[in-house]
Amino acid sequence: MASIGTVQTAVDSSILRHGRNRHRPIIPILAYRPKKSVDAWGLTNFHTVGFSRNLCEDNDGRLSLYCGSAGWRWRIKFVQATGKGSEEAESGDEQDDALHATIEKSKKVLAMQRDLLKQIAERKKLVSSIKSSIIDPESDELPYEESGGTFSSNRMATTEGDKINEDLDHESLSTSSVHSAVNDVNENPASASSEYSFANMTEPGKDLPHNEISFQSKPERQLKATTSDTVQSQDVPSAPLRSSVTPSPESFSNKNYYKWLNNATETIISDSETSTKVDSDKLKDANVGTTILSDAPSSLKYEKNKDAQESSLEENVKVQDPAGEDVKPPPLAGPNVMNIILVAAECAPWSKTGGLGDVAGALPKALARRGHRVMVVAPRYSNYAEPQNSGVRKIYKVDGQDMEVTYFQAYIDGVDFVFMDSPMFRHIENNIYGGNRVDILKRMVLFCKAAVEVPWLVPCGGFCYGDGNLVFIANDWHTALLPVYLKAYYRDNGLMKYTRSVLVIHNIAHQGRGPVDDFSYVDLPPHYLDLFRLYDPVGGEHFNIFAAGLKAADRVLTVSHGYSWELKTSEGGWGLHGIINENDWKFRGIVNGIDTKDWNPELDIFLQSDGYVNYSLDTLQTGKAQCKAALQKELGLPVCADVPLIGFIGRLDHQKGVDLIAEAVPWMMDQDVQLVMLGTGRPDLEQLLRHFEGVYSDRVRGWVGFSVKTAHRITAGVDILLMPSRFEPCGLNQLYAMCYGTIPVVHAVGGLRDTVQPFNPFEETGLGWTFGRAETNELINALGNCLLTYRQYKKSWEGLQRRGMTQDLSWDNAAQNYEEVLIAAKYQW
Ligand SMILES: Nc1ncnc2c1ncn2[C@@H]1O[C@H](COP(=O)(O)OP(=O)(O)O[C@H]2O[C@H](CO)[C@@H](O)[C@H](O)[C@H]2O)[C@@H](O)[C@H]1O
Repeated sequence: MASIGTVQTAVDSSILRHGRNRHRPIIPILAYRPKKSVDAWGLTNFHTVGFSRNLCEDNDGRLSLYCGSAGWRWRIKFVQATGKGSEEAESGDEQDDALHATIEKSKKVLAMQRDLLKQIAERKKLVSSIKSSIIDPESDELPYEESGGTFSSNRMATTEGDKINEDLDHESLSTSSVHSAVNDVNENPASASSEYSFANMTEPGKDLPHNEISFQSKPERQLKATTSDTVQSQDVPSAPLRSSVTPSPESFSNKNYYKWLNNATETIISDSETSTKVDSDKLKDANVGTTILSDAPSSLKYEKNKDAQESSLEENVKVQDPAGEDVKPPPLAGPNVMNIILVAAECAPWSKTGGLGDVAGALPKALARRGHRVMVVAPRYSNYAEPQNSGVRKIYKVDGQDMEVTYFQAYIDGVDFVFMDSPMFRHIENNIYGGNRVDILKRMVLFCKAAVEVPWLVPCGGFCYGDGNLVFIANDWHTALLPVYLKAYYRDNGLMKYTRSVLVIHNIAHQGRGPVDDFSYVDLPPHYLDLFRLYDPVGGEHFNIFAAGLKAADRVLTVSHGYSWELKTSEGGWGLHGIINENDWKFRGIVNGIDTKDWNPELDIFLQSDGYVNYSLDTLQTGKAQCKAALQKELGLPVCADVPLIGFIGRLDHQKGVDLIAEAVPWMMDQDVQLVMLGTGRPDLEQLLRHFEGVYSDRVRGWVGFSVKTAHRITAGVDILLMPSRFEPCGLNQLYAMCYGTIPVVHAVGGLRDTVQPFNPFEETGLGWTFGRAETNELINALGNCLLTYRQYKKSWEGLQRRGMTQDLSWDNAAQNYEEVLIAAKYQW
């Protein structure tokens, strides 16, 4: 006879195997389980459906438990077993008195629930009929509270001090969905009371619990010999981390690109077709159960979680969500549900210097919405409000020194955010890529070494991810060591055999270059040197982290189709085009999406004060005009509705083509326009911004600094956004602009070419203006046409705005494409 424990284990491991462990519907099942003949019931079916938590009898008379919460839906179905074992059980004396009693009881409960469901259905009908007769556009609740942040003066500050990412202080984060169950134990009082404030910096060691617990996970114990080799530090000559090869993307001709695009589309389609052909043996193998760490603290957490979740489950059984039936089931189920860990050096809103932070903050949520179990791992540069100390600590060797890592975590919008705390990451929140080459390299070594072990060490929702169906998504050179460590430390040793890694190229210009001697810092077996060693005519023979990551990763992605094409050219590959071409079979471009909650004129929290207003397609004309006036006022510019207001937001460097705008400024000033530029970066370009503001004080504003709030307000308030980037892997600002009815004028390169279809005045199609070469006269020409349309063809202008605003630019499309790649990687041997 099976024991209660056996049944629990069966249920639990099924849940775990699919990576869904947050809701363990164990107690309610047992409540309906017959006391005596447990064998008469067997778990035969287990898959996701779109229902709320509920226990009921199916049409076929079988007993099912429906359970779940936002994004996670389960049905656990019990049928009477018909096998040999059950026959034996049925023939015994104890045969089923209790079983019948239980079934009777269950039937009564089910009948009650059926009644309840009927009532709910009727009420729903009533509600929807009322709704259809009364449409109140203002009734939508906003998910955020007003930030309350305001500028201290009408003029924009331009001092160095503005470089502090001050707006993050004001950002109100959605904390309602933060799950705190895992923090019941080992919680650090210091971190629990921490504010989301840079003033409240943690001193080294302050967050560490007094009782040192150092977990030794299974793989770690087995690998000790591999990973603990001490490497001597060596003096190395300094070399630039960036390649100095400058591409001339003018040669990325549209004709060649579109020809390539046609072929590539065909390849992608056939690729995804083959990836869905699943070898069932491999599938079985890959589905090995997720390992649960049995270390005391994790199990303790599990017990506590279990209680919490069981009681909430009971509550939920009592209070059914009538809307539950309408919730779409997650599109995936079974073997294709992945455990996904995205690893990035920055993650918005906690840390952000550019687009990578935006992607790391938003893509995981979209993947989670598709039904995957998703984690983000990022460094903890400062005291963040939501993530709490998990109590898990571990020491890693970096350049022969012991470096301790502590993990903080939060569960937000369906994603486990895990932040790695270490003295190496502290006090650099305003300059996260700062320090000399070796400092940065050592930080990334620690980050990647530790990140590979997170699935074994950090229990999220009570359980570690383990390595079943696991795929890492590494981003840019900072985390390109991760695929290499996964291979060298684990897969070469027969461990984490089914774990895959995908490396995403957001910007090939930064590669983690150095002298070949840098190899000593990465702590790898000598034969791995070849992965890193690269020769190019500019840098000569050197050590290149991106090169090694590209070779070691199971799949390589980049952030647009256009950029994926450019990366294969000698102009666009920045010395890595050879490797990318050799690995073309595993390489693909997927255009970024945007976070449609954060970047949405209807919901934008930065448009709720200081004269700004939220607006939609319906209120575009009035709402956007109001935002423009508020921006002009805030900047101290004349408030004129008819004067075109032009904007630029971005890093001030060669890539973004700020110098082209600078060259065009005298021409612009003759056109009766206003210009606002927000950016930080190269000191000479920062100085240029200040200079223009000084010279054209009634028409130009140059904000030197990083301000998320100002970026949102500029996006809403300006009429035109300039992006004359020399190269642009994807570009997010033009996407944000289009959502806000702001018209982009862009150099047709990389992702800009993919996302901004040029305006065609004859057919009234297109989304903005593009120009073919990164040259000032081309920019002027495109901007001239744009201004003409703004002034003389109001209808066409409105058409452009409307087309931009009605696009689906959400991450959901991109997430689906990522999923294809992750699944293809999973079945790749
Ligand atoms: N001074 C400032 N103050 C406030 N916010 C500022 C700011 N400067 C920039 N930002 C914000 O940073 C982000 C920049 O996004 P981009 O896509 O242009 O970035 P970036 O070149 O960093 O990223 C790289 O990665 C991304 C993501 O894949 C690619 O889209 C891109 O082409 C590639 O170069 C935007 O959200 C923008 O608003």
